[in-house]
Amino acid sequence: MSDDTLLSVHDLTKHYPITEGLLAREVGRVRAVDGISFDIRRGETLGLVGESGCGKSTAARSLLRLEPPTDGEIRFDGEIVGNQTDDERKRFRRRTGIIFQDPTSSFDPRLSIGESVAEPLALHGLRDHDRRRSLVETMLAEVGLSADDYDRYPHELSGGQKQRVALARALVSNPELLVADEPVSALDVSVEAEILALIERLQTTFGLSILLISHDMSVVRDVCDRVAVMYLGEIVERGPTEAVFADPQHPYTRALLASMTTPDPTRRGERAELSGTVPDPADPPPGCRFHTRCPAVIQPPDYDFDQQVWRGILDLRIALRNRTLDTERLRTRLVTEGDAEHADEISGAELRTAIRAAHDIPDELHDANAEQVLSAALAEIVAGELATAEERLNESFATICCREQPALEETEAGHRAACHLHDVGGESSTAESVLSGQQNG
Ligand SMILES: Nc1ncnc2c1ncn2[C@@H]1O[C@H](COP(=O)(O)OP(=O)(O)OP(=O)(O)O)[C@@H](O)[C@H]1O
Repeated sequence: MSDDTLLSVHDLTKHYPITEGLLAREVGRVRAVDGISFDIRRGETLGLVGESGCGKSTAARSLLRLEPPTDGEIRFDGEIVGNQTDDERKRFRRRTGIIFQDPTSSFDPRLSIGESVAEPLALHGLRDHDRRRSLVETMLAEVGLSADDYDRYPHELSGGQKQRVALARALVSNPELLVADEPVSALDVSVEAEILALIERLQTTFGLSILLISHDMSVVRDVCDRVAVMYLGEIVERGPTEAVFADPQHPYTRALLASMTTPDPTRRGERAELSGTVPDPADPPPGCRFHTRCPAVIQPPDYDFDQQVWRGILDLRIALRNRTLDTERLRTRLVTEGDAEHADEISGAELRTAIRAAHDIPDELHDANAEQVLSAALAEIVAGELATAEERLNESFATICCREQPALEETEAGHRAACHLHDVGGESSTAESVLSGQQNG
């Protein structure tokens, strides 16, 4: 931690217990945030980016102690946040501010704009009404509103104006850290740029450090000095924004970047880099959490697959593991599509072909040894021996991605990523060729 570090987050963890029965017995845990670490320096903006459900908002609430973390250490200006006295806690609150995605729900509709913005001042003990009013009016001017707006009510304002008021309220007590949780995602595109520019201006005026949370890589690129990419409760890549955008080292970051290549929102993701959704954080996949969706997942060493075919085989393996391979449904579908009248008339060969097709696996693999393993597993699946098939695929087609959790480590590019591609026999050329294959594919 260097001298200019304002906030230091180490191994922050937030699990929500899943309970059952009258005695609220714990039967599981939602691992919303699972051991993340980062620093924010004075005057810098760190972007926390990832798809919906990756744990970004939970991380923000936990580090501000709006809810208690399960584990980890937070230091603000060198002091541990957590075991503070009431006064210290109050001081920490005054030195930090937060704005949320939906400015409408953050206001009490019965309070005027000015009263809302003045609330933190009253809370922090400023009793002089005139002084409060004068500070609020100055703050309203700072965010591009006017003193006359003091007596207006939230329903009279547009979404963009409300976000300006939210900023005024977050900054009125002169904090050093602002957490902006999806500050523009509920706003029209035309207003988005205005609010982002305002945040940047306020950062300079007030010398703020900012944690900007967004699912949108283009927002992060425009505003942040450094970026931390979050996936399923973990940080998978972290570094200066320019470096991460120029040379992303994690397949997830590459996929997020690929989905923003077109400015037309209706065509985003057309390159289908990122299929599926974020898995359930109550039951995260073993090994690398991204392996269930990763386009660059590492192949087993003794076989030679086309990368997309390997992805399909792994999907089949995962479907067996998750018990989601529904052969009965496939049989029924074949009946509706074909000549057979009953599901039991569907031959094993037809079903095997259908399973391959459902996972984009060709009718025959070009690697004869791999084909032998797959054929045997498919025969077992058709015979209803799913556990045996799963074991066969696991043993023959083993990959480190399903087995071991990668650490967030320095890469050749000079910033950190948590991906086994960077430690395959220490050969960074392997990582480079596979990752660039993903980018070009
Ligand atoms: N109070 C809670 N109890 C149980 N699970 C929760 C709670 N709050 C959040 N979660 C779960 O934790 C995971 C992370 O949620 P979180 O809102 O932090 O993600 P996010 O990346 O900010 O996504 P979004 O942008 O959609 O809010 C989700 O699966 C969510 O359902």
